[in-house]
Amino acid sequence: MPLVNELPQWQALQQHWETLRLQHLRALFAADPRRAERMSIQAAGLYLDYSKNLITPDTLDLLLALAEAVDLRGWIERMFQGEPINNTEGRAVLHIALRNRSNHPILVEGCDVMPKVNRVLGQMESFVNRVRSGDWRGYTGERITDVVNIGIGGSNLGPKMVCTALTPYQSEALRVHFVSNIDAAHLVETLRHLDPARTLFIVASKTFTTQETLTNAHSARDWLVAALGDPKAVARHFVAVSTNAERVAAFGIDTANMFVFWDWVGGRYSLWSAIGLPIALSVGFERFSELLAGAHAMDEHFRTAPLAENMPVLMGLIGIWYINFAGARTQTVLPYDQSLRYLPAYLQQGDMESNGKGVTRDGTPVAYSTGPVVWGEPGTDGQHAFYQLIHQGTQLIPADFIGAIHSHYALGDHHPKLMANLFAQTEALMRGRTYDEALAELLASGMDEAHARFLAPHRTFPGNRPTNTLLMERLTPHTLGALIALYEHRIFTQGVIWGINSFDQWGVELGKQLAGVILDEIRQGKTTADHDPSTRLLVERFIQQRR
Ligand SMILES: O=P(O)(O)OC[C@H]1O[C@](O)(CO)[C@@H](O)[C@@H]1O
Repeated sequence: MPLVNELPQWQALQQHWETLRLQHLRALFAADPRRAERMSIQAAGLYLDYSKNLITPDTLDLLLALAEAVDLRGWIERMFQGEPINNTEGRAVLHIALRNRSNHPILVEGCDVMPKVNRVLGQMESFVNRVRSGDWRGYTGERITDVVNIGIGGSNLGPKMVCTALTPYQSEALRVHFVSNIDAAHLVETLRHLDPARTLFIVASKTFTTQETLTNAHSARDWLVAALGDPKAVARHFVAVSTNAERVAAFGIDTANMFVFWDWVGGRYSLWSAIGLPIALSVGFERFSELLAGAHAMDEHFRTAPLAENMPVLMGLIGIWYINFAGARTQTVLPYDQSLRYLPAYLQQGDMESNGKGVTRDGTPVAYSTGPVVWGEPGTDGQHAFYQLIHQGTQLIPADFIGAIHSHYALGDHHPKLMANLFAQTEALMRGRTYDEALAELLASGMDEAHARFLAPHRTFPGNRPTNTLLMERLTPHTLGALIALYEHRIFTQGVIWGINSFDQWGVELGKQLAGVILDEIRQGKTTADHDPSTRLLVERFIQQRR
């Protein structure tokens, strides 16, 4: 297989950039008064305006030709058909099956996965109803009031992000907490305010081997048993979510209290599985089903819409344009919604663990950039922190702005002000302000000419800074599901273009292995392994200073 940058479609895009880089978005808008209408699309309750991107219809044609050349359509089909497209682990990639609300059969090695998906959903529903109704009680007969999810990476970020995003739908009678970091501070600070008799722990780990999660789970169990005075209490206060029944049993959790998922669900794509249990506990199973339905609607759009009218495909290709042709190194995500404050962190894992790869599916080193650094903060906080660099800095930073027409919080005119800021930022980033405009403004304010000429360059904005704007009617479980699925499929689209496997994560292994070696050394009180001098000195310093 040739590398994608050897294809003529890639080279055509390189040439196209050489002409487009000289254009300004102001001119593109002036040349086509209908540009905003033409370059916007609706799907699954989301509206995307992608007209403020440094693209023309020719750019899109060339990007779509590249997508055809790498058989994007075929790869989408292979994913939906349950083929083992995670080729380094020999696994299908079927988070789409977890939210397949139309319930059509999806086969993995000839076997329909839908019956087992539905069985676990049924198990989740009845457990959720029991806990929320007070039928499931703690060991001493108390009602459960607090749920602590112990998990990390995909077993934390997705449920935490969604629970926070759906705060307006949360039950007040059941608070959900998340503990991920192995730093004792995380667990201790969380448990400090909780009553063991009323606390339910969910130990969430796909592999059930993750050091952080198991360490936190053991400490949580000790806390519970010490408080309630009987190891039998564990059965009423601990449930597990995992693919690994043996290890769950070895930990001491009755497998009757276990919710399974499968190796064809990637950790960072798992919030739709039983990993979503804290979500369902927090907002109820019906709302959790609406989240799945929203994602399913986006899946159907992704699978069936022509590439040129396909929201995840367009967002993915426009991202490729910036990363591979315009030299962008990062992608920022800016939700104008406080409840979406964990979305950037969630997408960091989603995107960077998926597409932070340096070799193609067959192991050939790539000769082009792959996944960008993903980052962001909710608006308007970000405006008062890092937007300066986006507006006037020397880097090209494509930005996604996300907002809702209606807020859940009808407080004065907060929401119109919030959204006015969103729209204004995208306008400012696109238009900028020329030197002449800056100068004229300063002179009009009465400033003397010398000072105005001194200040004008500082008050000039180059503009031409690209943005997507994503709007939804309201942030509901349905629109949130669609939004997350949109980003999942955008990541997949980009991975296909780069020819990489977006569904493994070997890059996290080496550090884990070395940590195991160093932990043994710390326990023994001396270094024995063949470390580099810096690491050896650091570890020895740590050992000595703790004596
Ligand atoms: O759910 P697990 O198996 O505990 O893994 C947690 C996380 O660790 C990783 O493997 C990375 O270290 C992620 O891919 C995963 O989401």
